[in-house]
Amino acid sequence: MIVTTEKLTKRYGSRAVVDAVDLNVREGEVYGFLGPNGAGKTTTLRMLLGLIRPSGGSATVLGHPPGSPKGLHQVGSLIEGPGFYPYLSGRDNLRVHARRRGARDVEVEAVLQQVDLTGAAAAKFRSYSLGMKQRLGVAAALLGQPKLLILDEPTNGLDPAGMADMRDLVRALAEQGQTVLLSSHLLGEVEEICDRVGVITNGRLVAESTVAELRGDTVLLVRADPIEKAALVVDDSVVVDGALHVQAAEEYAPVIVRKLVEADVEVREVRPLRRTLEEVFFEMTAKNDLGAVS
Ligand SMILES: Nc1ncnc2c1ncn2[C@@H]1O[C@H](COP(=O)(O)OP(=O)(O)OP(=O)(O)O)[C@@H](O)[C@H]1O
Repeated sequence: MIVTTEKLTKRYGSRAVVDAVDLNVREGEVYGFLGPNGAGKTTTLRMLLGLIRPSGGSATVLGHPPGSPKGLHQVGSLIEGPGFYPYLSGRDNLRVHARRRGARDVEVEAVLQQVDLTGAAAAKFRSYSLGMKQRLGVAAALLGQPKLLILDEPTNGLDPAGMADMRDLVRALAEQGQTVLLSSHLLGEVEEICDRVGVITNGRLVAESTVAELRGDTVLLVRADPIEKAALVVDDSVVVDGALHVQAAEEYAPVIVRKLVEADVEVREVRPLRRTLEEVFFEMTAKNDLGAVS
């Protein structure tokens, strides 16, 4: 595990803005930390970086407590503005960061290439588009070859083209074996690039799983007659709203259909119970809000 937290909590006054969060980021994955604005994402990431102190619980980052020098130099982060000089070029800004991190100038050229800014490296930072500024921020985070990249809302405020560039960049980094923990409130934006996601709402982690699991790709919906008999014939199934929900991946659909037909059950429909992440997220957020009211 690259990051683990156990009951990680941050209270401001009597309010827990991060409430007993257990999350796990595995080596080499892109982990999407998802939740609406104000859910507690930034606060959690700041705790992982040692920028603020937890009120309770614990965390380890690369096997070390957050903020310990041993762990910190293996972590690159983009969280709130990275602090670039407007009148320096992208390249010179990175050189300033490289000196601070003890990285060499050749590395500056390497990270510029990684984020596809070599062509614009000589231009002043203030002339960059927001997308380019964000990518320069990622480049700065990549200096020193960190094992873990923590990116807080890297697509925030970007236009569709900028978002697509950022997605491509994260995907490319992942292909090179980089572990990435990124936060977002735009689920549709990150579902394609994340291996696993953690969903936080009102400070609580309400789910942690693969995107496929969260969407229900591993559940088949079967409409059949008589449904009670179908439920007896098919293992790992429950009847929900007059249809059968079966814990099985799409590949098992033919097997299930054969079983049902052999048992004289009429099959009307078999399909994966796939929901968009937006739907899943909406349900979870609604449930959590109800929980908070009662
Ligand atoms: N220093 C602070 N004092 C009091 N409350 C705070 C402080 N910092 C954050 N909060 C509150 O904690 C909650 C969670 O904030 P946080 O920034 O972690 O959310 P977030 O999920 O990152 O959302 P966003 O995307 O809007 O930044 C918010 O309601 C915020 O107002």
